[in-house]
Amino acid sequence: MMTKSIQVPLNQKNIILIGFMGAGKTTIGQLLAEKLGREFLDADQEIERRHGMPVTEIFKSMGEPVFRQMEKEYLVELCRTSREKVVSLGGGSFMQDEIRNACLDSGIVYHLDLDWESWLKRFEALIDTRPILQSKSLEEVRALFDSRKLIYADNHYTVAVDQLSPEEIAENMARQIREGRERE
Ligand SMILES: Nc1ncnc2c1ncn2[C@@H]1O[C@H](COP(=O)(O)OP(=O)(O)OP(=O)(O)O)[C@@H](O)[C@H]1O
Ligand SMILES: O=C(O)C1=C[C@@H](O)[C@@H](O)[C@H](O)C1
Ligand SMILES: [Mg+2]
Repeated sequence: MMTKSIQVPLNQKNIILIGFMGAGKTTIGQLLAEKLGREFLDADQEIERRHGMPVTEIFKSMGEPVFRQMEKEYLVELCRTSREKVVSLGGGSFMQDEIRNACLDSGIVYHLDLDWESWLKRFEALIDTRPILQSKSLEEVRALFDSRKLIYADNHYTVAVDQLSPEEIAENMARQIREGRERE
């Protein structure tokens, strides 16, 4: 099915953060929204609020396909109706064509990119709250990391997040966005 292109003026576009689990989308998105004076929305947190349970519980009691459907409904509608927000996606959101197309079409998409070695240092902090990691061997997680990187490559800007703190990354992004606005 052909989806209609969403025409949004550049300065009203949502800033959308994508990237692998633990890249820092939620942490950096929150900081960036504060710096830009924009409202912050996090896909996982909004789904948890709407459905009254943590993502891990949704996976356990209803299964991943139900979660993916919730994710799609929430994000496609958000792209259609919301403006001037900072939006952090879940790590798997961008794998769905409809979500990816809606985000690229209506928003400015930033890929928070980190290498495998840096990501491994965060693994322990993630495992309890990321059901996708719980059922996989490290080799399988690595394969997922590599395959998803190819999909995240479809973005407007890539930001390396290996070497800097969330505060520094958010500050750099905010500066770039403000400078871009001045040139418009
Ligand atoms: N630049 C950074 N340097 C060091 N630690 C970081 C950095 N960014 C995030 N973290 C830490 O990594 C963990 C995961 O961060 P966060 O929850 O923001 O990731 P996420 O991309 O939103 O993940 P998910 O896709 O699962 O929602 C947190 O403990 C956070 O404090
Ligand atoms: O990478 C993923 O597939 C996921 C990442 C998290 O943000 C959550 O959306 C959920 O745990 C699935
Ligand atoms: Mg997150």
